[in-house]
Amino acid sequence: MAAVLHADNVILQSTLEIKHKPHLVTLTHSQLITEGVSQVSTSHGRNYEPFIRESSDVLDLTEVLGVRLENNSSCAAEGARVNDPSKGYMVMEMMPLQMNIFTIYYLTKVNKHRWRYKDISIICKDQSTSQLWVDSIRRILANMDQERPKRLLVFINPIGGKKRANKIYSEKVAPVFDIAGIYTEVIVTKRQYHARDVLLDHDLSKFDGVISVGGDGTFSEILNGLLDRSMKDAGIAQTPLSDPVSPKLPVGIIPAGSTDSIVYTTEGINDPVTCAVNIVLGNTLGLDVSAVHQRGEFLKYSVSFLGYGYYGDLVADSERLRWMGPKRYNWCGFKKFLSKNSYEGEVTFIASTDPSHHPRDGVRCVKGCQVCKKAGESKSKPGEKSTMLKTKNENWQKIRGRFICINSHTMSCRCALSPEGASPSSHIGDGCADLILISNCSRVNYFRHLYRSADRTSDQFDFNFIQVFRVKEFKFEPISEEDTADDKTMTRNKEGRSQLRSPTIKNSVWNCDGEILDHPSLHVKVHCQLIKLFAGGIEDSGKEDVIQCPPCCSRSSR
Ligand SMILES: Nc1ncnc2c1ncn2[C@@H]1O[C@H](COP(=O)(O)OP(=O)(O)OP(=O)(O)O)[C@@H](O)[C@H]1O
Repeated sequence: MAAVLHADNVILQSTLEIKHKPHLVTLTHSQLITEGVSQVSTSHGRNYEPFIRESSDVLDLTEVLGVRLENNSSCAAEGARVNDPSKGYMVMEMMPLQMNIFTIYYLTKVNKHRWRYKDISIICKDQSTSQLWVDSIRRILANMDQERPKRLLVFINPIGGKKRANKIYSEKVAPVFDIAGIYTEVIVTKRQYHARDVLLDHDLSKFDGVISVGGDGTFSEILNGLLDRSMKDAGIAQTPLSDPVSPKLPVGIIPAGSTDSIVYTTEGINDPVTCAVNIVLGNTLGLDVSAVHQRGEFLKYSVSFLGYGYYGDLVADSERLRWMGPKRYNWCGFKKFLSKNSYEGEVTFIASTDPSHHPRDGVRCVKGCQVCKKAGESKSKPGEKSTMLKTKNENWQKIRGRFICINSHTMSCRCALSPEGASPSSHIGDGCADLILISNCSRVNYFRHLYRSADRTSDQFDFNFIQVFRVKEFKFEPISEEDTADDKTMTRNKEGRSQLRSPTIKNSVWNCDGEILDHPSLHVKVHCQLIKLFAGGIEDSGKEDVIQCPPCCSRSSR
């Protein structure tokens, strides 16, 4: 092994074999450099000195997933097969293994959003050399600026989406965690709220993150469990006046659901390997969370979407057709489009304090988003005055009407059917939600709006029956007394959560991240970057056209 004395940052340098050729391999704190060298015959026999350097490759260690010392048994066959030309036939003979191999797994991007990994095997002259290389690389990976998780608690929902979560985890994700040397405790859920119940009492101190293998509903359950746990640990009751406590552990998602909207929105693709890679690298994003209350009582946290009217009716209908799999959403969406119900109500809200951004400004939330960065920096620190005190003096705006739907997007909610998202300019960490009010209109007009949601180039909100607002907090009250008076009929299931309930002619239900909330009155408050999500963010898709904001938007006049 040759020690290089001239370069201070060189940790290790050896002449090793890669693809049957000698290479000078150098390890620094940030890179692995391999240079092809030629063998030279000297008076002392064959030697690698002086080097005649050939091509060189540089591997950034931030792109290394892991390194593994290969099992000696995998080399045994090569070590035992000896070709003896003098005998004219092959002799098999047990030889002491001279070679030792270690493999480096590194990342490669196959397209804009999708990560894959490749490997390179390196042969050392003895075991102690290969062990030294593996230990040195592992030590650097463990001390990277961006901390990588070492122990993960994994929940698998076996019934979500196409019921392939177990297979997806074992075939695509577990090998990635294995390469990275991550310890995992895997729990396959047996029922709804199983994951939440585990999170409320489990010893979480030994983990660096919690992973959800399932769809948006499973993630939402885990998120609620973690937030309930952090409130419990802090001894704080969940009321509209209390600020939730951020969980210590980041959460990751491996997509195995029907919609996988949160993954599409934070990764740009619903690819399990890409998600696993971002978990291993410890890439995180701050995610806004909406706290949902009904009449002063805390209900749950929402991270992506709340919808009343069309989307409430749709999810209520689709729950009964779960056997259809993901197709149930298309079928129920079509049915609800034909029935085109509309509901009367009053929406009050506090608009965002940042006048430079609004739901139709065309600014997309991509990797390194400046809007989210600014919001994260100005987020109130623990111990500062509750933001609720501030909002008391803030301006509540009111809109009454008959609506086909009222949607609140804490993130853009991308999915396969809507590649730019249901609210394309919504941000994942700006402390606001985009409130979309769609007034009663003709079926043709509503179809035009829905059709544009699937089109990347057009503005789905550019209609005179749609109003959009960026809000920090909002409330909804139905005008009909039909549901508001019947508090006694408001049932809870045995887990203390809302019970499935159908929409009525006068009032709809809320769709909260794909689950039904049973009462139309609602109070929603957005909490800026309350949780950390393992995700890489969406690569910038280039310059987007800025769409002019119409007069309906509160931000337009500023
Ligand atoms: N073992 C289980 N049996 C029944 N329900 C479960 C089980 N494990 C989790 N759940 C619940 O199943 C619900 C749906 O799961 P999930 O969201 O993963 O799938 P999906 O609805 O098909 O996908 P998406 O939400 O992306 O559309 C969640 O609310 C979750 O709490």
